[in-house]
Amino acid sequence: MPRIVPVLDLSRFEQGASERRTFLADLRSASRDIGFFYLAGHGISWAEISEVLTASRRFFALAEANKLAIEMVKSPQFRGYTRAGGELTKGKADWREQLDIGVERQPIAQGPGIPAWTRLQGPNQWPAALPELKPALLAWQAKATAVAIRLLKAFALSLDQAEDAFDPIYREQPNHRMKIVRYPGREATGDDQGVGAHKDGGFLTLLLQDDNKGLQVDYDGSWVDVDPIPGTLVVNIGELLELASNGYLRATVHRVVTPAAGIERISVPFFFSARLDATIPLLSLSEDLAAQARGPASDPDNPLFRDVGTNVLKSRLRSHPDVARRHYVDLLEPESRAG
Ligand SMILES: O=C(O)CCC(=O)C(=O)O
Ligand SMILES: [Fe+2]
Repeated sequence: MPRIVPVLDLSRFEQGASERRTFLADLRSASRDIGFFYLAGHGISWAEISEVLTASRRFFALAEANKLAIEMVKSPQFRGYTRAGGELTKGKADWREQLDIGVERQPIAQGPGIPAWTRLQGPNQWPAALPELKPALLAWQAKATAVAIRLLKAFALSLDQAEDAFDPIYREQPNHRMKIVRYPGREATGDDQGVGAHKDGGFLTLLLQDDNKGLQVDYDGSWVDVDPIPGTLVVNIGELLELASNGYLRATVHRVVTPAAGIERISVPFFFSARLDATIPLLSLSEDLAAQARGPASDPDNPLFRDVGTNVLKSRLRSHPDVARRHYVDLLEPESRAG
């Protein structure tokens, strides 16, 4: 049986006109069909991949007190450590522990008339007990950013847009976010939800997984395994790119199933997003492409705003109610304030 989630080789994008043309056609059909693919030829070495996985494993092996010292609830920017069961997807606990890292910037001074999403900008929390984690993750951020920008150029071309069509929404101040994640084995968890079914909110997600399976993508109503292929990254489309392409490109629903007893799975998702002050443009597609665009999927429970900052803040408040109650009580409906 053919593999449903295809492997694309990014180096073909830089290998002359005819390779580039076929690469772009493959990219367009993969992203439109299933919205997920494996990326090879990205230029990130084995050594760089194993450095970030090793640093992540060391972090999770720290004593609990060292991890709780940088718990996310201490950060108005939603940065830091979340223990297993502490994050919600559609109101239900995810069985994974994780460290969230964003772009390192100064907080924005607050005052009347300043939009609430400006509170998302600020520093990360790093573990004092593992000083090598910060350089390893910041190096990964830089590499993943470069790959994401190459890919976004390819996406723009594949939609018959100028190569730099997406530049204005990330230039100088891209707002990516990343996590290191550990999914404990079945014996240690409440149930099978490693992370519940969801779409990613940004433009593109570049996911590094270790060699343990668990990731699945929804394809026409059935779950398809996205088992690890060593050396590749898994790429999926986020809601902002779906929105910009008026639904031509597809942000696919995916989830992670808890590993079997005795197995722990490590993953490193990198969410390439837009500047928080950006408004998502609606690309003007050729007549051909426009005729095939479905319009962005709209979920009445989860309306999407073209305003990036508003979108990001909305999704962070939902996923981390403890942070919301500690730092954003002024924005919450009265019934969500207690608890
Ligand atoms: O850990 C994974 O494989 C996927 C994680 C994921 O989908 C997410 O964090 O958005
Ligand atoms: Fe995801």
